[in-house]
Amino acid sequence: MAIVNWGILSTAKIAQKELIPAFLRSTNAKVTAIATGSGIERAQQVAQKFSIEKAYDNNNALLEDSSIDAVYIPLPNHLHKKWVIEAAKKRKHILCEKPAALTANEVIEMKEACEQNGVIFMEGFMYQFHPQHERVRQIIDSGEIGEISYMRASFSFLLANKENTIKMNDQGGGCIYDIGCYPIHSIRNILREEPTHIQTQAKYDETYKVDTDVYTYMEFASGRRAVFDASFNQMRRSEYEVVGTEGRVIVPRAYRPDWNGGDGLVIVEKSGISRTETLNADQYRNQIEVISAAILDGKIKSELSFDNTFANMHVIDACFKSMKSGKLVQL
Ligand SMILES: NC(=O)C1=CN([C@@H]2O[C@H](COP(=O)(O)OP(=O)(O)OC[C@H]3O[C@@H](n4cnc5c(N)ncnc54)[C@H](OP(=O)(O)O)[C@@H]3O)[C@@H](O)[C@H]2O)C=CC1
Ligand SMILES: O=C1CO[C@H](CO)[C@@H](O)[C@@H]1O
Repeated sequence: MAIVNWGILSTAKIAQKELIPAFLRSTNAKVTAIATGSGIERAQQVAQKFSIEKAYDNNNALLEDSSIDAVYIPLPNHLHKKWVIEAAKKRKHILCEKPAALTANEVIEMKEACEQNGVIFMEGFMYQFHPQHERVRQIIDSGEIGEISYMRASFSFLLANKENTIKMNDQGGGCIYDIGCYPIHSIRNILREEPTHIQTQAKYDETYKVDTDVYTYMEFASGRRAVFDASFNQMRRSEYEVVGTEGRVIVPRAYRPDWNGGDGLVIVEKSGISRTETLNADQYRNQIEVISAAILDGKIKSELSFDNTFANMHVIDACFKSMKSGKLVQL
C-alpha cells in the first residue's frame, strides 16, 4: 500500500500526546521528520522517542526535504497562516491544527497559496472522524426525532494553570479559538446550515487579554436556533444535543470521546423512552488516514477543506464582533 511521508512542524504537546502515536497506528502514513525551534537536541530527543528518522532545528530545513510529502502543523494559532503558506510554497500537503487561522480573511490567503501550488489542505477537526456524528445525521434524516428546531453544544475544561500556555496568549489564545471552534463546527455541520445572526457574551481576562468563557446564541434562515458555551473554568464537558418536534439526540462525548477510550455515545430520547448506542473509534488515526488517502488520491472533499474552514472562521469573526459590540451581529 502507498504511504504518505509526513513531517511535523514543532514538538508541541498535542503532537507528542495524540498525533504522533496516531500516525504510528495509521496504515497509509509515516512520520519521517520533525522540526523544532528549541534546538536540535530537543528535535533529536523527540525523534528518538518515536523512532522518527530525521530531526531538524528549523521548519524551513524540513520544508526543503524533498522526501517529505506532507506536513502536520501543531504550532500556536497565530503562526498557522504563515506556516501553511510557507509549506504550500514548498509543495507540501497540509494538516493544520484548529483553528486553522485567526480570521476568515487569513483563510482566503491560505487557500490561494494552496491552490496556486496544487496542495491539499485540511484543518484538524479530529472529532468529525468519529462515526457518532454520521449516526446523528442518519437519525435526523430518518425523521425519528421529527423536525429539528434547536441545537445546543458545550465544550469546557479547567485550565488550572494559566501561566505559560499558548491557550492564554493574547495572540490566538482564548477559549473561542481553543475550544469554542468545535461547538461552532458541529452546529454548522450537524444542522448543515450557516447561521445568519449571532450574539456572543464573554468573560474576559484583563491580565491575559483573552476570553476565558463564552456564551453564544445563533439564528438560522430556516428558523432554527442554536446556543453554545465554552469555558476554561469548568469541569470537562464535550457534548451536544439536537432537539426535534418528536424527540432529541444527545451526544455526551462529542469532541473528545478519546477521554473515554474512544467510546462515543448517541442517546435518543423519544416519548419518554431512551436508547443508547455506543460507537467506538480512533478519531485521531481516522483523521490521518482520511487526509493521507486524499493526498494519495489527489483530491479532498470540499467540506473537509477550505469551504468548511472559511465558514467556521466567518462565524468566529462574528463571535468576536458581537463580543466587542454587545449586539446581535448579522453574518
Ligand atoms: N486536536 C487536538 O486535540 C488539539 C489541538 N490543539 C491545537 O494544537 C496546536 C498546538 O497546541 P499545543 O500542543 O497545546 O501547543 P504547545 O504549546 O504544546 O506547542 C506549541 C509548539 O509550537 C512551537 N512554537 C513555535 N513558536 C512558538 C511560540 N511563539 N510560542 C510557543 N510555542 C511556539 C513550540 O515547539 P518547538 O519548541 O518544538 O519549536 C511549541 O512547543 C494549537 O493550534 C491547538 O489549538 C491543542 C490541543 C489538542
Ligand atoms: O483542540 C483541543 C481539544 O481539546 C482540548 C481540551 O483538552 C483543547 O484544549 C484543545 O485545544
